[in-house]
Amino acid sequence: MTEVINKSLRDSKGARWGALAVVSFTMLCGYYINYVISPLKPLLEEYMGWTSADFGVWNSAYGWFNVFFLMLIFGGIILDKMGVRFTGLGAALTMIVGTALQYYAIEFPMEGTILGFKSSIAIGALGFGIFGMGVEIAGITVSKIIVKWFKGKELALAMGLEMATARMGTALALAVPLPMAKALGVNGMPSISAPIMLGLGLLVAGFIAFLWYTFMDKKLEKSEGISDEVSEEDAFKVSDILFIIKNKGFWLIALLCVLFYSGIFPFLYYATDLMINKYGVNEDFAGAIPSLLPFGTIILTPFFGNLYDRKGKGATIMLIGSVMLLAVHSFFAAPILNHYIIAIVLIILLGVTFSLVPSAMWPSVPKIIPEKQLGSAYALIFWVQNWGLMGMPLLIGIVLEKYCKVVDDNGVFSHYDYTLPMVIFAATGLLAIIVAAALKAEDKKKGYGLERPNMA
Ligand SMILES: NCCCC[C@H](NC(=O)[C@@H](N)CCCCN)C(=O)O
Repeated sequence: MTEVINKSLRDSKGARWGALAVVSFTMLCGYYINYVISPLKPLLEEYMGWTSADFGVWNSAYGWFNVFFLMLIFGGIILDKMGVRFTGLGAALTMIVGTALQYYAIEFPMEGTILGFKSSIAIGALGFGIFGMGVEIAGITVSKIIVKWFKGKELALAMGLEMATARMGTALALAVPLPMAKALGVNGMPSISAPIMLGLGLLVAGFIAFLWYTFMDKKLEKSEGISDEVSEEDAFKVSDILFIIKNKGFWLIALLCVLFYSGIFPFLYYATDLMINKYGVNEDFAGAIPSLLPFGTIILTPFFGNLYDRKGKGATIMLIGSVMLLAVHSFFAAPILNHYIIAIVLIILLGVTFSLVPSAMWPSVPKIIPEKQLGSAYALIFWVQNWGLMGMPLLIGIVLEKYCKVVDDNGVFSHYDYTLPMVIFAATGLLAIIVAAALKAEDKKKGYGLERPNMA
């Protein structure tokens, strides 16, 4: 291998933080589309005749291609084989195609059914599934990019900042669509597709940003004397997958990931509806409360990441976050304490939880898996996680539809009782605690260094 004589571009603070900013923006655009229909649930039910189960199907479609067609695993293999530039551009384009389909399904509702689903739901869900494939592959690509620029430096802080930026997209998606759809409506009919059109525009901007990143990436490799993005020695081998799946630490991280994230992301799909149905918040403001969650994480994820970089204690941070997940969802489940102030406090605490675990989990993966297998490792973790991201919204949608409808004295639907769905979310917290404790013990046994700082 060529000896690196010149200073690597990684050593320039401006270059590495600049690269981070560009790829983080692409993720922000993706995360906006991820949640854009969540606050629109009441409008979709009122004006387009959706049921909670339709909403659940649409949101669960996020994981269809990733899980059943193993697209995430292929994505990881492509990433390790073809490199970050090719994979990232492909992923950004896939997000655009999927979102265009979602827009079409909402803007031009269709009659009839496809495979037993209402046609619009089937087409839109297909679009969301294609989008989900793109945003997940973009996620593993960006993780690998961050390791490429920040290994041995401020890795956890950089990952924290990337997640914080992406969460701004989530916050926008929770706060903007409902008022926007109402403001742009005509003759009392809200424009439900307008917030999706906004997302489509954002995704095109995200694609351009990633294109810009590819030039930065080339410059980085040139500065390190690398002419080929993927060297012979680094290219993907099937044995890499076997190496990863034989590692107990890997499985504990993957399990913690699916449990923890199943208690957060799918919850966000229903959070606006929870605010309306349990806390009696006005429809126009209901999205603003859950949007506080990503806002909190914008500051706290980099804060905890920086703490991990400098002081360590990664496994402990994940355990504390899991305990908080159980506590917060248990309070949401309690059929008392229905004042909206309680909801605000709980959402803020959930924001702390949602900063603790991710800030320590993702930078811990390179401590367990070598860099050349990182693309595949992140892809496998995302794959396991996608079972939860797919299954949980569907489960909650079905549970709401079947067991949680409350009717008034005349037998007319009055509201949803969210107790049972929130008990299900609390259960993810309980299981996450068990896995986080096992990970801490495994770290002690194997010496992965999860409790040690990332920076020398
Ligand atoms: N460098 C960290 C990357 C992971 C960030 C993590 N994203 C995921 O877990 C995705 N697989 C799922 C994202 C679903 C919502 N878009 C995160 O905490 O966002």
